[in-house]
Amino acid sequence: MDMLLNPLNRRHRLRYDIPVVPGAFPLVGHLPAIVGDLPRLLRRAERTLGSHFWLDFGPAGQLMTCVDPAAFALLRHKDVSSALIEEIAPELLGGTLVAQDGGAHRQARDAIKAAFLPKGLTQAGIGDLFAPVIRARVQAWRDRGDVTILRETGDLMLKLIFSLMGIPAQDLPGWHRKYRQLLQLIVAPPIDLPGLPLRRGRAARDWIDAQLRQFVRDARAHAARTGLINDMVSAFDRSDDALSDDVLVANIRLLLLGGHETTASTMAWMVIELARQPVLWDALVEEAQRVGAVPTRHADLAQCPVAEALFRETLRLHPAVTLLPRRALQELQLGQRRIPAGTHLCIPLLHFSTSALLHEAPDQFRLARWLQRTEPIRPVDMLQFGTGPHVCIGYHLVWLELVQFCIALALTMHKAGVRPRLLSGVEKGRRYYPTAQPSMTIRIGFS
Ligand code: HEM
Repeated sequence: MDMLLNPLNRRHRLRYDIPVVPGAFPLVGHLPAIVGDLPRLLRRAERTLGSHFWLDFGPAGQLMTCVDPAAFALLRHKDVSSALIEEIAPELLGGTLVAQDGGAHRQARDAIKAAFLPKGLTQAGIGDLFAPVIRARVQAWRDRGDVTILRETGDLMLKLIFSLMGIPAQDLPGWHRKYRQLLQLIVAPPIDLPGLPLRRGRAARDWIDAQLRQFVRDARAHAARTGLINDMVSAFDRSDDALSDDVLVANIRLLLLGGHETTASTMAWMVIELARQPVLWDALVEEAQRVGAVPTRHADLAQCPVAEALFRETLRLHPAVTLLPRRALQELQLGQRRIPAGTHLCIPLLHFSTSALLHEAPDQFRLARWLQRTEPIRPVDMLQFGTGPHVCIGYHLVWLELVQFCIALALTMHKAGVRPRLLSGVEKGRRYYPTAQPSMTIRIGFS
């Protein structure tokens, strides 16, 4: 099937001497092709126009996209700003650290990051908190015999992330509803009328923020609440220039958002790959039987190299965050070109993650790339999490929860004498933007 591009827009144009990809539609630009077929769009643009080209993101405007791996280094460049993220998604990401630069970013990040490092996660007992939740969920899958995988991993991740925040189990259904309404802000048209997504999404955000504000007050009053919020509140209160509760609340909301769909998508892809490649499943079962139980501490993860390789290779082939937007604050050299100050940039993580310049046989799923390597993991090996000052805060948490999940799945299913099997096609219905995910309809059987 051909890509969703506008057949009436075939003219080749230049903007600041850089080609504009033909085929944009009025209002939505290239978004239909970006959402449905990003890898092919990027490859075609590179083949026909070279390494630098403009893509039109509809309401977010045109972003100069560079598929030269040199663009990855922009994420560390002092003259490149993240503020464009707030302009693209003001309702959801406004006032959060992912859209800030320099001192403001550092201050907010420093107050949060310790809780997400292996030591912080171990001290807060996060692995022990997650293991029973994950085990119960995969046991339910075994009993049901087949599942719609992305819906299931989405639900499981929401449960994990809420338990991380210390949200009591009886409050989960209410949170669930509000969280789904909050997500409508991603696609809401800018019309603020009763009953429309913008109004509903804002109301949900206000409800969530009010609850989080109460959590913060409880944590200060040393109420009996577990989870990472306590650690973050005390780190915030210890920071030199005390940060306002509004900043803390916006960033806790960012953690809910950042840790949910990304990990749910990766978890679903893992199950899909295990179902369609029996040798992967066999290798995982062998490892799970050897370790015998779901690991709960970071120190135990070294015992699970197959599960770790599965996590890394799944993310390499199916990165959940495909593109990162930035703005050039000064004129920059990028590959062979000068980029004017003020240019809006798009850094295509997806393209690098599957690039032949960085990986041998990039389209093949190979655990051996990770199992046989002798050198430590470099920034480019985990580029799916970004790099530089904004590199993902959740990296160690994702690693822990995905290894826990793999081992729990293998132990549970193997004990019941069943294995995952793909019950539907994989290629149709994939999405690549704003985050990437497999089709909502893919079913996995356990038999
Ligand atoms: C497979 C799962 C995940 C992927 C692929 C992923 C990917 C990313 C990427 C690419 C960035 C960089 C954004 C940028 O440079 O603009 C990022 C930032 C971030 N991630 Fe993740 N993420 C994942 C899971 C998580 C989890 C579980 C959490 C927390 C619970 C989290 C919290 C954050 C936060 C707070 C930032 C902003 C950091 C900053 O701006 O300093 N992420 N993530």
